[in-house]
Amino acid sequence: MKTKTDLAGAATTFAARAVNLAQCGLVVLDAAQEIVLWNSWMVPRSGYAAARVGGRSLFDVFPELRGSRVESAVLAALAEEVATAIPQAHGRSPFPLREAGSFDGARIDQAVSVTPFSDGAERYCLLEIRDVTGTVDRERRLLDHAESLRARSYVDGLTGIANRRHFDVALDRELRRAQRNGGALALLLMDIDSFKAYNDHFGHQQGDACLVAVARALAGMLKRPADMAARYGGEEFAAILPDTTAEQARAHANAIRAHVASLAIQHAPAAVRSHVTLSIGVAGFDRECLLDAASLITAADKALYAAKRSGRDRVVVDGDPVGRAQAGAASRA
Ligand SMILES: Nc1nc2c(ncn2[C@@H]2O[C@H](COP(=O)(O)OP(=O)(O)OP(=O)(O)O)[C@@H](O)[C@H]2O)c(=O)[nH]1
Repeated sequence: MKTKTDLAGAATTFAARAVNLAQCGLVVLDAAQEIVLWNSWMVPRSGYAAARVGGRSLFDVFPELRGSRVESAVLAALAEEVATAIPQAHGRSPFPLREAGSFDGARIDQAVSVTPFSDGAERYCLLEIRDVTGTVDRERRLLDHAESLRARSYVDGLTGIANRRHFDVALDRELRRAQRNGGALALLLMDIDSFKAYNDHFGHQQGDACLVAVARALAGMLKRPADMAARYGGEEFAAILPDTTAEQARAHANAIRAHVASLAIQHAPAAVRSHVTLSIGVAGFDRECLLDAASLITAADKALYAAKRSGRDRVVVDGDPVGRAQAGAASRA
């Protein structure tokens, strides 16, 4: 076994000078897990000079390593001559090492490898400890960036509510859930009435502001966590209402229609009303015929078209006779 004197003496050799220039921590343990080499890189990061740790067990110097992956790797190297690489996991770094000169700073992120070797009859293992803080930071930033891109790809850039892609995913998911549980599900398609006239009169920019106001009003009307408001296209919006029958959705759609009307956003002179209004088509999931997303959307779209054709500013539920839709609208007008 090497002694403290050996450690100091080794530093004068050519090889030891190279070891002390290495840009990573190099520690050699003998068969008794005692430290026989501790290079210069380790000193400022651990706060221990080579002379203080030479001849001591690594696990007495760093008791927290007991029971860790490093201890298992050291045992495997010394007992079975097995080499182990311990990459930086997302958890805590094994060695209490900090930036050189910073005693209370954050631990540096570490990748550790443990390699067995022999010198005559003596068995040793070499621990290499690399500072991978830069790589880990870069990886974290990339992950954050990817996450924010992913989140943005589901949000409509103008209104901030869910976009069409998000709507498609959510409708699929909710339909499958309704099919599985035998539950209800309603879809609302909403279109701002005479929006071309609004744009022509007030300009595209104010048109955008109107879309934002309507989107906010719509989102504010959906109270259940599983409800979803989405911008379906240009001036068209959609709402997915899980656990809601078509009749319940009719009442909800009328409340949305009334709420948007109550915003009293001035409309263009050429529009049906003096304020901005919505036409809404409603369809409910039905395991007989409206069992997939495409047929549910088509049914809601047909109902929306019927609402437009019968005068706008109204709600039509799939299957309504148009006369009933008109009567409903007349009673609200
Ligand atoms: N400002 C603005 N306008 C949009 C946007 N997307 C679509 N539009 C406009 O919305 C208008 C839709 O017009 P139409 O499809 O003719 O329908 P409409 O005038 O609303 O008439 P009805 O739907 O029949 O009541 C078009 O003028 C589009 O340019 C947008 O992002 N911003």
